Amino acid sequence: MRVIAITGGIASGKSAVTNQIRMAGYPVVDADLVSRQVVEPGTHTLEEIKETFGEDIIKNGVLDRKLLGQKVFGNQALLKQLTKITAPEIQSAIQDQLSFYKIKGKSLVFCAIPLFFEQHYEETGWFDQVVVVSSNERTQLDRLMARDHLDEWEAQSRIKAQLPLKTKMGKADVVIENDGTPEELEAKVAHYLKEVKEG
Ligand SMILES: CC(C)(COP(=O)(O)OP(=O)(O)OC[C@H]1O[C@@H](n2cnc3c(N)ncnc32)[C@H](O)[C@@H]1O)[C@@H](O)C(=O)NCCC(=O)NCCS
Ligand SMILES: Nc1ncnc2c1ncn2[C@@H]1O[C@H](COP(=O)(O)OP(=O)(O)OP(=O)(O)O)[C@@H](O)[C@H]1O
Repeated sequence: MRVIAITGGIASGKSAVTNQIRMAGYPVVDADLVSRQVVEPGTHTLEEIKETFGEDIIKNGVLDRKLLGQKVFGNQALLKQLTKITAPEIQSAIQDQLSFYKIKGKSLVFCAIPLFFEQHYEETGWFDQVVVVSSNERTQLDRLMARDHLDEWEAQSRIKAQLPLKTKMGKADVVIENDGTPEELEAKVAHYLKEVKEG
């Protein structure tokens, strides 16, 4: 089974790319989705977050993601504490999903992991290729502010919580630039998928 990682900066367009890949019929493991599942009510991860960040972080038994985001983005030490709790759970759930697809006999699986390089997934040996979805800094900032209703400072603090996109691009096997229209992105992804299918 070939496994291809899709990563990039926050709001660089990974979801746009993985939605199209899913529509083309390929399985996609999604680390952002997994990161929500590992903190569902009743999990020990949620308990650990409560112990670390206080009772207020849970509203009606559910993690207040907006509040936690406001606390950790812009505060390196708190972000590190959160990641220490969540990252091992996320990694192990991703491994389980990849094993599931392998048992099912899938020949090609994609895996969207925003923090691929930050969490050193390249060292796992699970991936045959790493694709980085990129956009220029201004576009990334504008799209992030618009999508998540953030002011410029909040958006910058989220961007700065990750490795610079340029560094990620330097480590990629394939870069898909997403500075143009959605239609242009769609055409690039279709072209990329054709190559992957043939190769
Ligand atoms: C802080 C939280 C609660 C904010 O939730 P929210 O719903 O607002 O954002 P969401 O989870 O959709 O993430 C949006 C984007 O933020 C970026 N991001 C998320 N976590 C982190 C992190 N620890 N460090 C840097 N960037 C991050 C990613 O690019 C991600 O795609 C949430 O992001 C979280 O629990 N993060 C820790 C888990 C994690 O490491 N997730 C990344 C999976 S690789
Ligand atoms: N080519 C494009 N033209 C215009 N808007 C776009 C384009 N690509 C993505 N967007 C928009 O930019 C925002 C960010 O895109 P998307 O959600 O795909 O990024 P992401 O990399 O998955 O983000 P995250 O890291 O937060 O999960 C979304 O609102 C999306 O609709």
